[in-house]
Amino acid sequence: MMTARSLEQLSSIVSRNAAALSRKLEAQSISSPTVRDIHSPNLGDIDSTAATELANAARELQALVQSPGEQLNLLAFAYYDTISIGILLEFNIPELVPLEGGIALSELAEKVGLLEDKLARIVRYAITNFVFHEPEPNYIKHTPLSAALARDPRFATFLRLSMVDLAPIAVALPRALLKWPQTESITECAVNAAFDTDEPFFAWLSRDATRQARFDQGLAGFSGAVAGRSSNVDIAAYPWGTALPPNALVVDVGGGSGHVSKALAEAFPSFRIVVQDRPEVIEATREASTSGPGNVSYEAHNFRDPQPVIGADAYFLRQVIHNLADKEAVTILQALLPAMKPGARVLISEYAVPTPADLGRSGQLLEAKMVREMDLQMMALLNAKERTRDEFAALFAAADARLRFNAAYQVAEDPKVCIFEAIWDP
Ligand SMILES: C[S@@+](CC[C@H](N)C(=O)[O-])C[C@H]1O[C@@H](n2cnc3c(N)ncnc32)[C@H](O)[C@@H]1O
Repeated sequence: MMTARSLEQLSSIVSRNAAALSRKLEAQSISSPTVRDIHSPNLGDIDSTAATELANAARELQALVQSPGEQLNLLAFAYYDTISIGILLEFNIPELVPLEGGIALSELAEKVGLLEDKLARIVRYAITNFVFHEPEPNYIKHTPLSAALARDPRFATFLRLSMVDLAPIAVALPRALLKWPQTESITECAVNAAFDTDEPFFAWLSRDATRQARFDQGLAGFSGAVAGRSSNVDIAAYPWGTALPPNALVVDVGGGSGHVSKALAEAFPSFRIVVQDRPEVIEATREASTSGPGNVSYEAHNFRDPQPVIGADAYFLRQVIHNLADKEAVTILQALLPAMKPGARVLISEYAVPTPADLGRSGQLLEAKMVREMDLQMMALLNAKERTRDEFAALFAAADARLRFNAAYQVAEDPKVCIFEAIWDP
């Protein structure tokens, strides 16, 4: 369990790490940033350990000093944190505010076609979360958070998907649990309760081409530089160049728009990579990608059917297994086995759920929260889950005793992401 720290311990962690960050800023002649400064580097890039420890301690400090009533009231309305940003994105507001200078609320209201009073109230709510600021009455300017929404449209698409398309599903989770308390069925999820549909999430998603496109682009955006988990982490975490031969054949099963495969193909031009996904995703990807590395090809394949690419060096499943309940995950792994040659790898790239022992280490609370958010998302969309390292090992063992769990690979820059490697050892 996480150890609870006293007021004195927490404040000293905050001041110690703040001092360490200040010293590093000074050494690099960077002036100390504020939450309004859109041109300074992230403090996490200056010293990630100090920034992480400080953020975790500050969060615990807030929980310690605020009354339960104050905290629960903030939590009770936290959906407006989500919804306010969703509205900003729905109306392209971050892009309409110039990065340099700013804009009068009246001019912005005219551009977006909303009543100025409503727009001002929505923006002023977002300001309480450091998204925009109002340096003078009725005039708004960017902060680092609002600027990130404007600077990275793919990340903004991911957030828009999450905050507008998927939020109603999250809200229906209590209803779904009351209706189907004991289920693991893929058609008895919050998505089914929210939209009164009998279809599984991915079928429901593809009923609407715009929604499907937003999902595919959003996932690529989630893997971008400022977002949740960078594709670079997948490239850096696994020893692709030494574990696999120079001309390795890699299959990206459920690879979506192929954004990770493209990054892998660029890093290893002698690899051949096949991206597999549902026919509608592959078709949309082929239409959208006019250019891209020549060593990536695309193939429609249902991952429940036997794997058609025989004898690949690695079968890579990124953010695929977390979409599946245990029984289904085992079936999908088993569908790979007839195609595998001895020594071939199954590589599963997912968040690793921290164990209670991990949570005892300081600096884990915010990270655990992110993993747990994704875990509840999987429950709501697909009755699926995020897993611990031991749970992944158990999935490999349940698929086949000859699928030997070999190692788990992580990088310090994003320790919540893990590549779990199993080797086919018949
Ligand atoms: C969460 S996404 C992950 C995409 C990509 N690997 C990534 O990390 O961004 C899961 C992917 O599995 C695909 N998928 C779902 N059901 C599938 C099936 N039966 N056969 C093949 N792919 C499927 C979805 O279309 C989606 O692209």
